[in-house]
Amino acid sequence: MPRLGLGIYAPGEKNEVSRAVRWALETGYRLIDTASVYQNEEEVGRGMKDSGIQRSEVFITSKVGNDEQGYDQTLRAYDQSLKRLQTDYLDLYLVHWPIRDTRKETWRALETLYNEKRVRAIGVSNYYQPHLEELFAYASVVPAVNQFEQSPFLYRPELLAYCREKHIQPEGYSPLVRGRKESNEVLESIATQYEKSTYQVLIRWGLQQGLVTIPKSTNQKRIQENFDVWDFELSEGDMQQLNALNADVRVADDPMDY
Ligand SMILES: NC(=O)C1=CN([C@@H]2O[C@H](COP(=O)(O)OP(=O)(O)OC[C@H]3O[C@@H](n4cnc5c(N)ncnc54)[C@H](OP(=O)(O)O)[C@@H]3O)[C@@H](O)[C@H]2O)C=CC1
Ligand SMILES: O=C1CO[C@H](CO)[C@@H](O)[C@@H]1O
Repeated sequence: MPRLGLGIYAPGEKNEVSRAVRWALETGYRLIDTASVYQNEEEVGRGMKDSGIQRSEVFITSKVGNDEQGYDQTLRAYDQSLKRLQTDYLDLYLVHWPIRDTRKETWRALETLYNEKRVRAIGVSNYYQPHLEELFAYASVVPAVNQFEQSPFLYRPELLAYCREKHIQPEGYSPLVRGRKESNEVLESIATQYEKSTYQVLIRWGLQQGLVTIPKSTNQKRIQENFDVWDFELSEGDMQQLNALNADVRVADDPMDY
């Protein structure tokens, strides 16, 4: 699985997403993160076609929406996502949120898709330890990935360690805190030191935490900037300074409310 991808939750104007996906693929991104609830799978599919890059070169993730959960509903939702994306398989299909009444049957449907080799990998999103422990009591397939919100401002070392122990790849969403922390002093001083932007430092922090990281942008320059993070490495001391910024700042819901 690529370590850095394009997140594409972008409730914007027409063609914004297809253009961004094409720019990202031209820049070198090979992972696109979408979801049925983002209502942009058709544009993602179109952006991929427009790029001319072969389907087999790209890692596509989508997610079962909360309203699509349940065994039969999930199987149907998967087919609908494939159709919108103009593809016959996904690289990764995730349970978007752990909805209490339906998460077990939803997981069973993902296992069916996986066992029938209709999807390359299955995983979860917004699962904290209690959700994962519950899942382990009934799952026959270990989730390949757990996607949850991660940034220095919402640092979850115990969950990262738990995922590693269970051989689940952690994937961090909203790595840029949606731009809400760009003028943090510590972040700015580290960025100046490496002659990088605060956004590039946040992406690098995620990569160095061992996360798959999926910053969102629909702007060509920023898509390129967010991918230009392979020529520097944050020191151990700088990583620790960033870890210390943790203040439970979230942009999405708290999974413990589910
Ligand atoms: N599983 C889940 O429940 C969730 C999954 N996600 C996934 O994670 C992805 C990323 O998270 P998201 O919440 O979108 O937010 P991000 O933390 O990635 O921030 C995106 C925002 O930052 C701006 N931005 C991006 N790059 C730069 C830059 N270099 N300089 C300045 N501003 C920049 C973007 O604007 P612009 O586009 O104009 O550049 C946008 O407003 C989502 O798109 C989605 O795929 C997100 C939330 C929940
Ligand atoms: O994927 C998502 C995009 O962001 C939303 C919040 O703004 C989340 O609720 C959702 O899970």
